[in-house]
Amino acid sequence: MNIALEARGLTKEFKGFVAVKDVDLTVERGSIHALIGPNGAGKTTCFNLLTKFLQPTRGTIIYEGRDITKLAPAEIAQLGMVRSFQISAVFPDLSVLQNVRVAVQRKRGESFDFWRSERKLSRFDDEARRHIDEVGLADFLHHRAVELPYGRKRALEIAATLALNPDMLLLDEPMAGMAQADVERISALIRRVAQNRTVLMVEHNLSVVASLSDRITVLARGEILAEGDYATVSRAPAVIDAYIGAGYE
Ligand SMILES: Nc1ncnc2c1ncn2[C@@H]1O[C@H](COP(=O)(O)OP(=O)(O)OP(=O)(O)O)[C@@H](O)[C@H]1O
Repeated sequence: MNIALEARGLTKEFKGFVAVKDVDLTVERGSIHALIGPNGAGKTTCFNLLTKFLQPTRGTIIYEGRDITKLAPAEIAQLGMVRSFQISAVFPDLSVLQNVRVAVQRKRGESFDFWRSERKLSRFDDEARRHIDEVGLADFLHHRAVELPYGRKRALEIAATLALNPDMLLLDEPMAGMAQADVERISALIRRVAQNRTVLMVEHNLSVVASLSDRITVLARGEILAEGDYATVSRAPAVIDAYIGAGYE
């Protein structure tokens, strides 16, 4: 198998409470992989471990053959593994174009100087516009981020993330708080950006998970309950029990 990301024995304890326990996870390169589970299952903790926002108590994380267990989020971003939605700063008063341009500039290792003249910054425009086109925001180029409807704002965050040239995108609940029309638009967008990238997402919306994911890992009480495609995991008795036990219908 063509592996992008692998965790072995991943464990996180908070003062004796084991939030993630011995998780072995393999994410295939080029796939869309979802991490699901009832409330409190350990998804966010697991995601924070994989993206290096938390340090594991035990276990190893390998990205593209390289041990990243001890690296910082900025270091793994340099390696091509980028987390969206939480670190991707979108500046409310900057336009769509300006926001993505800042991200392009940042990737090229230049400092964040807002006071640079527009003329100097315009050399980043072509690349910024490509990312903006990719997420379907070409008609919103000069809108300020704060004026964008919620779903478009998320698309802007993805554009800013794409500017960092990720081979792997980690999405934390991309559909949270979205209206149905936005859910469809962002689903299509994730499918599009995943054509030549690997995607790992934590997502509560099971119909989105069903339609987008190649592979799903179900967590409950910090442990892996089941893994496979949606048809397989949704039929697994342990998964049904865990969701029903947690009050899901
Ligand atoms: N910093 C922390 N200190 C102590 N316990 C924590 C901490 N972070 C998470 N936990 C506990 O670990 C368990 C897993 O939490 P986590 O947020 O990872 O679950 P989740 O699957 O993302 O849940 P949800 O779907 O509700 O967001 C929970 O019981 C939570 O209370």
